[in-house]
Amino acid sequence: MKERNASASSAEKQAAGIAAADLVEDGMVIGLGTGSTTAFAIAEVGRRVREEGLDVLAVVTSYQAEMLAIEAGVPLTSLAEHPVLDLAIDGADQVDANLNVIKGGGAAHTREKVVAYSAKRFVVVADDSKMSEKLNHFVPVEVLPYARELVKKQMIDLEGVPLIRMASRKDGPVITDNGNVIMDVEFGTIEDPAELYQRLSACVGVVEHGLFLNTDEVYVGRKGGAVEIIK
Ligand SMILES: O=C(CO)[C@H](O)[C@H](O)COP(=O)(O)O
Repeated sequence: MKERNASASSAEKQAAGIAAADLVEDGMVIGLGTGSTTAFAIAEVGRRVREEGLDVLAVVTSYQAEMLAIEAGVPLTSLAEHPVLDLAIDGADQVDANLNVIKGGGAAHTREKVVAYSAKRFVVVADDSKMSEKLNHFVPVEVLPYARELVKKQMIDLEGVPLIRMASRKDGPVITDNGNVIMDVEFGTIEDPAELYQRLSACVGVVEHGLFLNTDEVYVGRKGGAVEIIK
């Protein structure tokens, strides 16, 4: 199973995050994702609010995003008040050649998916280590704890290899912002992301999985600081 990529250059992530933050316009209501790449976008939106008087409201996808947005001075709102977002910016664990995306490395993909699918435009920010011809990263699956054995069986029936994600600075499993556990499921190379998407969505006890098929653009931070926009 692939580990979370901690070695990717933060300069590439920063370049992608800052470029995507430039898409935010006065009067927009935006979604702010989770992770180290999106953190740069949140910081840049905050800088624009403070220094340029940018008029924006944001919906966050996690406690992490909330803390960063408050620290950066980005005014917050909720999906209950603003159910349609102009733009959502979020990171990715892997992106394939057709812009299918796997998310959930930060265990936040359930709220991230709600926000992404509430947005008119969903922009992914990533360093170039995330780009792959085909998806072959494990798929994070948020699971109702009560249903974990049933979900494990359904994952094996789908020819996946499920592993409950364990916490590193707490004994026991990672508990999500929604009070659930995460199963990281290895499927090898995913030849048909749309089919797997439907099959995972149909599993009883699955709260949400990390396949996202609605990405409009990817801002890729390349070595040397250039940002490539892939549509
Ligand atoms: O899906 C996510 C959190 O659930 C993140 O966006 C994804 O893991 C990418 O993180 P990073 O930008 O730190 O590499």
